[in-house]
Amino acid sequence: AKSESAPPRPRVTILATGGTIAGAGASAADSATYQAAKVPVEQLLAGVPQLADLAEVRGEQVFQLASESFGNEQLLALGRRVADLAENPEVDGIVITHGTDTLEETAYFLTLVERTNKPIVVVGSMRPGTALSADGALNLYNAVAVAGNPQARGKGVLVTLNDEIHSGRDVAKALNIKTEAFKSPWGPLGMVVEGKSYWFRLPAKRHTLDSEFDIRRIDSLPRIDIAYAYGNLDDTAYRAFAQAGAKAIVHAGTGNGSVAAPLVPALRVLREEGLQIIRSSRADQGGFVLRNAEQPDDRYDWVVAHDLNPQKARILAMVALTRTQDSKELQRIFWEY
Ligand SMILES: NC(=O)CC[C@H](N)C(=O)O
Repeated sequence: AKSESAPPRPRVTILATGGTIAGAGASAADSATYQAAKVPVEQLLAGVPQLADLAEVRGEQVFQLASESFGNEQLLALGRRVADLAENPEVDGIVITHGTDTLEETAYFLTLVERTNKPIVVVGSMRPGTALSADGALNLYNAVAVAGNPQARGKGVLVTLNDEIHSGRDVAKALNIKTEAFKSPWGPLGMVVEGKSYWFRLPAKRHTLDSEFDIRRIDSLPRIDIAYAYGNLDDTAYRAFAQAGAKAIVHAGTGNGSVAAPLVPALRVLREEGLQIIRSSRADQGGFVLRNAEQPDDRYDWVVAHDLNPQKARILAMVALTRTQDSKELQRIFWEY
């Protein structure tokens, strides 16, 4: 018998929500044609026995969904479950398996509302587990490695795919089909290779323990819609969203979040009626919208999303509007998170 016992393994809980990482195709050649959200969490974990070398893992099936079907109820339910686990002294880290389509929205939501410095890692895959060169098993292995690593504490919600560690705030699905689908405009935070993490950057924006938001204080999220800008645009979608009860509209604007001249009067009226107007950019991977550039935001009382893409701007605005209706406060929040 060994005289020394092995060091205790970190305890990592895996919350499974569906996606391609839980997908199954008819044949191994089906890398893009398959059904997402099929494989239960126990089977996912059993498929990667090497997880036991990294951590004491346990799995929980939270949903079984393709992530494009996530609604605000799912965000709130998942957020509350993560908070329960974060408060549990027997949990050292949390991994969330997730479809990749809206993974960036969930990761940003959690980074805003989870008041913990325990590692929270969101992970997905681009190919189902049944495919040749499936990427899910290694992505999951890397996610558990990061979630069990004390160095991952206090860095906000993280995302691991393709051997990279990204900030959940920055990362977005920039490509489909390809396994290098996730990009951060300001670069990844690090790499995870063979279960070892290598860090190069830290997030500069407020998150988790340093956030003023708390999932425990959020009962519901307001309706916020995104209107996509293009040539020949009119105000139909904006008015319809307002009619449907939107509290804010994120304008996914061209370039610097520019607004077509014929649309400006309609957006000014909507603002006067109480909706927040948030200018973002449809330029993915580097949209950067500044106040009073392109449009006089001070005069119109509009808000700019700065570097957040439209879908992340929607998440931040939903969370912010649970605390304030003041456009100046909303703008402050957009600078700080
Ligand atoms: N690669 C994926 O995970 C995409 C599958 C599915 N559309 C989802 O987001 O859940």
